Amino acid sequence: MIEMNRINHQFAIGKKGKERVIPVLHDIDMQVKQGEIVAIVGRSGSGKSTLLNLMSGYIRPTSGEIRVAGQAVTSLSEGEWANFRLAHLGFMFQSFQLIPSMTAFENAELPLVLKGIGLAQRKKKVMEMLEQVGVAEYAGHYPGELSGGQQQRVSVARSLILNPPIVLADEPTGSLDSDNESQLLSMIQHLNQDRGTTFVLITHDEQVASIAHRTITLKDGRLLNAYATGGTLVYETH
Ligand SMILES: Nc1ncnc2c1ncn2[C@@H]1O[C@H](COP(=O)(O)OP(=O)(O)OP(=O)(O)O)[C@@H](O)[C@H]1O
Repeated sequence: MIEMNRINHQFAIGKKGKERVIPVLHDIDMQVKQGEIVAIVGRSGSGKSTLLNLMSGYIRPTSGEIRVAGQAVTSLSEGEWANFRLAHLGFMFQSFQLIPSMTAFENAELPLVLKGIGLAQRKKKVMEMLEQVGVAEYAGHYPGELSGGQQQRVSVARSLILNPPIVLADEPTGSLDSDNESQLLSMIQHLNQDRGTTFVLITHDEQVASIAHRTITLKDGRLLNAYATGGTLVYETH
């Protein structure tokens, strides 16, 4: 479903002519299969968000190839990437990333608008989705009028409204209390079992990692793969 081949990534910082190169990812070879829940763990600064941003096309690798759902995405133009994202990817973030000037309904509706879906169908889909995540009664509320857990549910509704086959999540439970965290994790497990949705989750949280079929560890920008095998971890370095 997601394939990364010999990915290297470096950032250039500083003024033009005086740039300094920061190498962040080195020789990443990895695959995520359809229907897997994969957790990416590693210390702060090890390159987890960079890896996820590469999968989502928000940044391009310095070298190497990325395939998502069979498509060599590294060669897509910005416009093609945007369409590809709408068709294949959903996103969850720690900070929810809701638009403050839009109601819960409008935030959840956004991907449908971008996809050009008509008003009647949008209304039906959004209300079904808000119902499913338990915030239908807050459809007319702005993010500032919602609790953290409610905002997260609206954000999840927006992530899932186009029924994406792959969801990329960066610390999705980072701002949630333990009740809301458990509910989100069980929703992820249900989606995975019922619809076969593939999840890649960056996390520092053991409870989140515990729902993953496989955990990938990044250390200083390199993969240190840890496969769960009946409770024992077997490490495989690249
Ligand atoms: N846009 C950028 N420009 C320059 N350096 C960057 C940029 N984004 C990330 N970095 C650097 O790349 C390294 C990896 O960052 P990244 O955010 O991928 O780590 P992370 O493992 O997700 O960390 P955390 O757990 O703290 O979120 C860090 O040293 C960071 O400073």
